[in-house]
Parts: sequence; C-alpha cells; structure tokens
Amino acid sequence: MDSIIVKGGGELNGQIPIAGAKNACLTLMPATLLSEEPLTLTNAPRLSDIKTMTELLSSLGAEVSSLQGGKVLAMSSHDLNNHTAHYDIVRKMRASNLVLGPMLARLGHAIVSLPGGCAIGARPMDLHIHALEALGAEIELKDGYLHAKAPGGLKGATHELRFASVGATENVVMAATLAKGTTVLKNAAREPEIVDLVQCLRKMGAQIEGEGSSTITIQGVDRLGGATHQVVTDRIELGTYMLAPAIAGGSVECLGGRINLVESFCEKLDQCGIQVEETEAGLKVTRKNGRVRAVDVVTEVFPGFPTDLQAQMMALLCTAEGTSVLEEKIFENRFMHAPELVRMGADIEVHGGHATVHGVERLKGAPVMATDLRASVSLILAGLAAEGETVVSRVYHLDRGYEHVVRKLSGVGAKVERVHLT
Ligand SMILES: CC(=O)N[C@H]1[C@@H](OP(=O)(O)OP(=O)(O)OC[C@H]2O[C@@H](n3ccc(=O)[nH]c3=O)[C@H](O)[C@@H]2O)O[C@H](CO)[C@@H](O)[C@@H]1O
Ligand SMILES: C=C(OP(=O)(O)O)C(=O)O
Repeated sequence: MDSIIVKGGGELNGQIPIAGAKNACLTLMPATLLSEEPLTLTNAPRLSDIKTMTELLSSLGAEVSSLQGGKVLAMSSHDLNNHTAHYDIVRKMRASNLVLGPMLARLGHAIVSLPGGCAIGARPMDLHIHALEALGAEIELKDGYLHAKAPGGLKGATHELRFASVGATENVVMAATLAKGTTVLKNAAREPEIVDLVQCLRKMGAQIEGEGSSTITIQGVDRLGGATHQVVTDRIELGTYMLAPAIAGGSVECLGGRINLVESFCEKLDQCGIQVEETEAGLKVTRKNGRVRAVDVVTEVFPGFPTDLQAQMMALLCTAEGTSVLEEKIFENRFMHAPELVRMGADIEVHGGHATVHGVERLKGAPVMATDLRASVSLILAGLAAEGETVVSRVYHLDRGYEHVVRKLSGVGAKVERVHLT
C-alpha cells in the first residue's frame, strides 16, 4: 500500500494548475446516458473516481474513451444493453447513484445498488427517491438494490427537496429533461457543479432555467442530442492548494482559480490574515510572516463554506493564534482527521458536530492514517509546516480526488514523495 512522506519546513512558491472538477465530471458523465448521440468532456480530471464511473457506464453498455492522457472523455450511449448498476462497482463510490435518474428517463427502468453509507456519514437516498417518485417513478428496495420503473414515462411535477442535496438535484434535473411537461424543483442545490451540469444539458438540447438559484425549472423534451463541454474548475482542489502556502508560508498562484467558486472560503482566509489576489491566470495566495489568526467556520451548502474544505481548513487552524470552532453541518461524521492531527501535536476537542481547535505554535511530523479523501489531503497539508517527517498511509483515498498531488506540491518546492511500503 502506498504512503506519502512529507518533510515539513520550507516555504512554497510558484504555480499550481487546478484540474477540472471531480464532482462536476461525475455528474456530467452519467448525462451521456440521456442521449444516443456522443457527449465529449474536456478538462476532465485524472482520478480513480473517473475510472470507476467509466467502468460503471461501460457496464451499462455505454462506450467511454479516455483521450489525451485522460483529459478528454469521449462517450456514446447509443446502445444501452444493461439496466443494472451492480453493487461491485456502485459500492466503490457514492456518485454511482447518478446513473439512476438518466437511466429511468431514457429506458423507463433501472436497477441501481444502494451506494450505502461511508466513513463521513450515513448518506441515505430518500431525497432522490421521493423526488423521482414525484415525477411518476415507482421505486422499491429489494436485496440492496433500488428497482425503479416509470411504465408510462416520467411526468413533470413540482417538488420541493427537504434539504438542498447536490446528488438529488442532479438526479432529478437529468431525469426531468426527458419527462413529459414541466418540472419545478424547489430548494434545489446551487453548487457550481450543478450550474455546469445544466450548461452541458442545455448544449444537448435540454430546456432548463434557474440553475444556480434554489428553483430550477425543466421543460421536458423528446430527445437530447450530443455536445462537447469543458468541465468547470475544481473549487475543492483549488481551495486545497490555496491552503498550501497559507499553511507553509510563501506565495502560490493557483492557475484556473476564480473567486466566485470559493468566495466564502476566501472570506475566512482573509479573516485569518492570508492574502488572496485575483490574477489574469487564477488566484494568488500569500502568507506573510507570523501566525495566522483563529476563525470560526460553519460548513453550509453553496455559497456557504464547503464541507469538502473543512478538513483542510482545520489543518490551517491547528497552528493559528487563538481558538477556532469548526461546525460541520452537512455530514454527521466528518471529523476523523482530528485525532490524526492530534497525533501531530494539534490540540483539538470534538463534541458532536463541533470541533474546537486551540492553536499551537508548531505541529510535529508523525505517522498518520488517511480515513477519507479530504482527511488524507488535510494530513499532507499539515505535514507541510510540521517539524520533521509525516508519513500518511492509506493514500488510495487521495487518488479519488487529487491528480498528481506529489508533482503539484513538489513543483512549488514542497518536500513530498510517494512510496510503496510493504
Ligand atoms: C460526487 C459529489 O458531488 N459529491 C459531493 C456531493 O455529495 P452528495 O450529493 O452525496 O451530497 P448531498 O448534498 O446529497 O448530501 C448532503 C446531506 O444530505 C443528506 N442526504 C442526501 C441525500 C438524501 O437522499 N438524503 C439525505 O439525507 C446526506 O446524508 C448529507 O448529510 O455533495 C456533498 C455536499 O456538498 C459533497 O461533500 C460531496 O463531495
Ligand atoms: C465526499 C466527497 O466525495 P463523494 O461524494 O464522492 O464521497 C468529496 O469529494 O469530498
């Protein structure tokens, strides 16, 4: 199993290119199931999750070709010959559930394994199910699989989500593009990845309005065509690399970054005393001498502070001057990085959905274990400024969401290497 070794200490300076968004690509790929014509995605990230989605779509009969070293995905779903998304693939990744809406809309039936819970929380599917039922689907849970059908086709309806779930919004928007009549989805999620999905669906011929607001209106059409679409910048990878100089010191320009993707996060960096500047090519982050200031952070749906940056922000706050409270409001079990950071000398108490971080002057390198994707990278970030060597094990989690992490961090002067330890 691979580990990442970080030798902390030096400042970081230079540029880091930011990839296309994992979470956008994982919803854009299943959109291919809605059409017989080809869908091509450019600026795709090179990640294991993208391979898993490729495997899943291929198992359903779609053709997915990875071109230009994986940066371009050329997909075609002319002949779908299977309507079952098997447990063996779905269990690897929550986002597999995003084939449900498109298959139901295109084929009138779908059998999709329940993705199940994962380390960060229970993550049920009730919001997806209720919303698709509102469009006329009949859904039953049998033997761990959701059996969904819409014998008379899906019909547009007005539905309000109990919570602005990203995945449920994506599933419903995709399903509604081919439903008869108008669907009005209220309390829809507003994340940039949803805006990106809608922009792609519109290129395919869908009639949708309101993306980026909490009411999305979809006028169903008979069929969708093909399109070429560029995946939006990964705001979570962006925020992660913006934290690297914030933690280690120095100045790093994140190429492709835009303020509107990370506004609430930048407000917190500003309160900590970290400077963020918009440049022609992206966002430049600079940390001057001295300790950062403590801040309180509450994770919220977009445009609030993203839960997917909470672990990385905690890594910064471990060495801040003063006490910070982080409140996690999206997932019920997303502080698993805290005990690992404590192994590095951090002073953190977790009580339910709150973590209180008393800033210490310096962290010390230690052997630590990655428990999930964002926890993994938070430990690498913490290691950048820690005294001595940090060895992060179980880094396969990292491969789900960060391409070339060692290359990107080494490129700005970090001492990071990946090793295979037996
Ligand atoms: C592939 C992808 O895009 N993943 C992102 C997506 O996950 P995902 O789409 O799974 O996140 P949701 O917005 O659906 O989940 C948010 C909360 O709603 C709950 N919930 C969700 C669905 C449901 O039917 N019932 C229910 O109770 C979840 O358990 C969680 O507590 O948005 C999350 C929140 O920004 C991010 O952390 C993930 O990185
Ligand atoms: C939680 C995440 O991903 P997923 O929804 O795919 O588990 C994430 O990207 O941080």
